[in-house]
Amino acid sequence: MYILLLPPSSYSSPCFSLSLITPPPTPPILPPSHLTSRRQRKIWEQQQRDNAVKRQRKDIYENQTSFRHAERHYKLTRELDFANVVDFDQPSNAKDKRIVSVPLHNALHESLFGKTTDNAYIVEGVNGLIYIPNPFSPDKQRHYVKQCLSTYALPPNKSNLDPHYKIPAQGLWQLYTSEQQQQQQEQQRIDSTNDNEEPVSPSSIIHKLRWITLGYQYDWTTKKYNDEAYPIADDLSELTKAIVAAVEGIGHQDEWKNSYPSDRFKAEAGVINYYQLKDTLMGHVDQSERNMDAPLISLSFGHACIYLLGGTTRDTAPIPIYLKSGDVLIMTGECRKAYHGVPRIIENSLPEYLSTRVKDEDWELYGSYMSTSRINLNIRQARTCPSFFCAPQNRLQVFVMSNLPTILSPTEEDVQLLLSAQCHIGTKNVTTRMTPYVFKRRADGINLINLGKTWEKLIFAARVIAAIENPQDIVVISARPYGHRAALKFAKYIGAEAIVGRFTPGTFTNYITRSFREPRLIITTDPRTDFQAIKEASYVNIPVISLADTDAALQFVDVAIPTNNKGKHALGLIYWLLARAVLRLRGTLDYQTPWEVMVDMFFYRDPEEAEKEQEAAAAAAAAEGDFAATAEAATGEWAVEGAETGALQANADWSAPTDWAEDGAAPAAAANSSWDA
Ligand SMILES: O=C(O)CCC(=O)C(=O)O
Ligand SMILES: [Fe+2]
Repeated sequence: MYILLLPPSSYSSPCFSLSLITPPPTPPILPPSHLTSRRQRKIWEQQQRDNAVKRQRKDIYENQTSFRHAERHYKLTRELDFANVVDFDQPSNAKDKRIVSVPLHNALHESLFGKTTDNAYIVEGVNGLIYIPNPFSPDKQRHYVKQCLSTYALPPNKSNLDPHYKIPAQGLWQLYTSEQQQQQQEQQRIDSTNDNEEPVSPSSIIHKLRWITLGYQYDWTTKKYNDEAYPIADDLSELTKAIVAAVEGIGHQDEWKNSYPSDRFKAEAGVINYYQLKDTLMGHVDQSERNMDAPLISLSFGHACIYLLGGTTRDTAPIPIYLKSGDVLIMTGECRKAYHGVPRIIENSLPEYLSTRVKDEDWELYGSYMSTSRINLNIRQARTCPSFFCAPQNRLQVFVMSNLPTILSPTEEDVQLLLSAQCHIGTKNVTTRMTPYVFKRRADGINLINLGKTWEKLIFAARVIAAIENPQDIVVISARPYGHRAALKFAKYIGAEAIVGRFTPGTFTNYITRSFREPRLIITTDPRTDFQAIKEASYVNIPVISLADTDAALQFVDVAIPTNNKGKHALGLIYWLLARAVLRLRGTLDYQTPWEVMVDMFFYRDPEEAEKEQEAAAAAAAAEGDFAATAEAATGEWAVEGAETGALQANADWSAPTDWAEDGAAPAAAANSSWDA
């Protein structure tokens, strides 16, 4: 049930104090200390003046995107007008946006949050965004602030300081604490990674900490997660899982629904952002997670900020949200793919309970740090989607083999191919040994195969195949007609032998038969139709790899690749993928270049149809009489496709608009270019 919060008829005064916040006048900026010569300083001052003039000239920014426009507005406007900012405590401020209160699926409880919360908010028209107003008690907020600075931030989790300083295992915060408490006689010093530079004191760099990455370490340059993951603290995993469980099923009418099952949620990666008052985070989309269906959980502590949430391109005007200490944002569905950023930290917005005035025994130093800071902690399920059909509505998900190195994981295109070839459509029966590969049973009784497992077994099989030194020792078998062409092509490309059609009994066992062979490995298309071959292989100890549908009996099969093995496309594709995987493992084909052999080559062709096609092609060629032109046209098409990819990359997020740097934004973060570059 929804409770609609309507704007109050009159503007109540308490919120008015919030709606206009004037930052104190900024002191004149002095040239940075490393500019020592008078000439350098003069040049720097001139640049500052030029930039100031540019900022005044609106026309320069006329062509900027709506997101960029809003970013600049919230970053540069001295006296912010909060009238248009969505403040969930003051729903009247949302103006044209309706804020809707929704009950949580499960309440958030004392044990983790220090108090109980049972409702959240959504904004009409902003699909996938769920906001939980600060569900933490002051005590718990202090607890998580401490964790973010001390325990969670410990090496080997990486931080922006790593390229510059050798942070010892006890972590920066511990050293900083010792330094401040002067517990140790010796001064605390942190070595620079540059041997020519002097060691520094912890206090001189503590405010330069901009981010640390948790779990799977995110590489800001490649925009990918590394394969290596560090454990995520148990309390953090538990906390985020509780939040995911709380928002299960939340949505808005028929427009959207967060249906990610919390029992599938796993905190796998995260970022802690440490903002000083002048820091900003430019608009970006978090889209490096393989699993984009799992919600992203974002917690804020300390100073409030303006959080901009836009659409899937920068052209959508973002909504500004006033995000306060303790607030929780959940980004799911469409919202997960939306641009967002933090153009402004609001000065003087630190809650009393996080200030130095709190008399907790060890809070003082934390309180002092928080007097100029905002901390954002966000957690993502970066990699795994334990089941291919995660979402109940059967929407297919990109999945990951957690135990495979990234290079061996399927690309989205591979997954698309598997789906369009219907490799996942099984039969109405399931044998006991095939049950682990079945994801679910459709209403019409058809069992759907978990394509994640298909991939895992396909790669495993490819490894076995690639391990055979002499490919001629491998025999590929298909009694099933739809598999003939696939088996023949597969054998051709990997250098094996194919036996298609009727399998002569005795081929593996009777050395008198003319067809006698002694392969080291056989690959069969269907354990049922190819059973003679499998049985013979078992007599003479030949290992068997077989494609297997949900109704397959796996007796004597050593490696089963679960897939639809009835359809011609499914069969063709699986053999094509298997051949490609073998060639890649052998090193004859690299992982970046697409295989020039088209998958269509592996598809069964009706002999009559093939003949007709050949005739038609011959006729067409004769009519046009210009083979070169066709070839050229084909190349042209590819070129266009290539260009598009290039353009996409050029537009990739995090690419800084030039004027961002001019603004002098993200000062200390410049230490790591990926923050603002
Ligand atoms: O600081 C925030 O609230 C947002 C952080 C963020 O978007 C990110 O780390 O990806
Ligand atoms: Fe983000």
